Amino acid sequence: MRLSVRGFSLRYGVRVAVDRVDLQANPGEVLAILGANGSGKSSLLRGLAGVQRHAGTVEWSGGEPGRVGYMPQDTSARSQLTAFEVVLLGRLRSLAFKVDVADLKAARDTLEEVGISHLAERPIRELSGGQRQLVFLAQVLSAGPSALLLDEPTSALDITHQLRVLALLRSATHSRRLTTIVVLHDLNAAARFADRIVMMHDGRVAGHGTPAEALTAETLRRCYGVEVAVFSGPDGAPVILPLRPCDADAAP
Ligand SMILES: Nc1ncnc2c1ncn2[C@@H]1O[C@H](COP(=O)(O)OP(=O)(O)OP(=O)(O)O)[C@@H](O)[C@H]1O
Repeated sequence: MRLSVRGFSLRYGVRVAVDRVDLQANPGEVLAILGANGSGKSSLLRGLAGVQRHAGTVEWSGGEPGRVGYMPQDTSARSQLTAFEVVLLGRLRSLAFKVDVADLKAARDTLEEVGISHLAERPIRELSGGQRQLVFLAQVLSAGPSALLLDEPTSALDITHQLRVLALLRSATHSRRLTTIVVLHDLNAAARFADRIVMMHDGRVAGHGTPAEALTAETLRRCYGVEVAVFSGPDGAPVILPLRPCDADAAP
């Protein structure tokens, strides 16, 4: 599904969190949303997912709107459900849900794909933060979405799981022609795994383009207030080395 967003604004009372954002996301493409804390990334994603009221137009074309999978930032869970049951819930399409063999298989396959089959029978409330994050990612994927809206899906993961999950998202996006929008804080991960980047600053789009176009020292200084060095990595993607906050008194 192609996503076209025009004049998107979102406010909490008088506080403007997202201010007249335009963006496009295409099937087969990972779009990373980056920006400093409070720049409006989660608010934008919540609006796109339809869980927060907003102004402006959000158009999904070329697919069923019901096929948009949303994973919020907060994956805390107090339920007694097992990881398998949580993933199976991703298959729920109506209140008259009947579990059939295809649903069970899809849930099992997704647990395997995400590398957490060994957690299947564990109650979700007893899992670690990173394990829970993987379970909720599997829940979203098990639904067979055409589009993914993922809010910091790797924030609690160790480096191995970060690499695995981002590689999985990238390959699934390309091979299944998903439209994937992912909020990330890790600039280097975004540089390697995203096809395009939108940089948010104070609720607005402050830069966009390929990783090399969007992740310039100038844009990062403006958006994060930090001096960085930008190198070219082994696979050609930019590598960002944060040096010091712009307001630091003296360089170390
Ligand atoms: N429920 C809320 N009520 C009032 N203001 C809110 C609410 N949620 C977010 N905000 C404000 O909206 C702005 C954008 O917040 P948002 O959570 O979208 O930022 P973010 O870029 O996702 O930040 P982070 O990187 O810290 O997750 C911030 O100024 C924040 O304080």
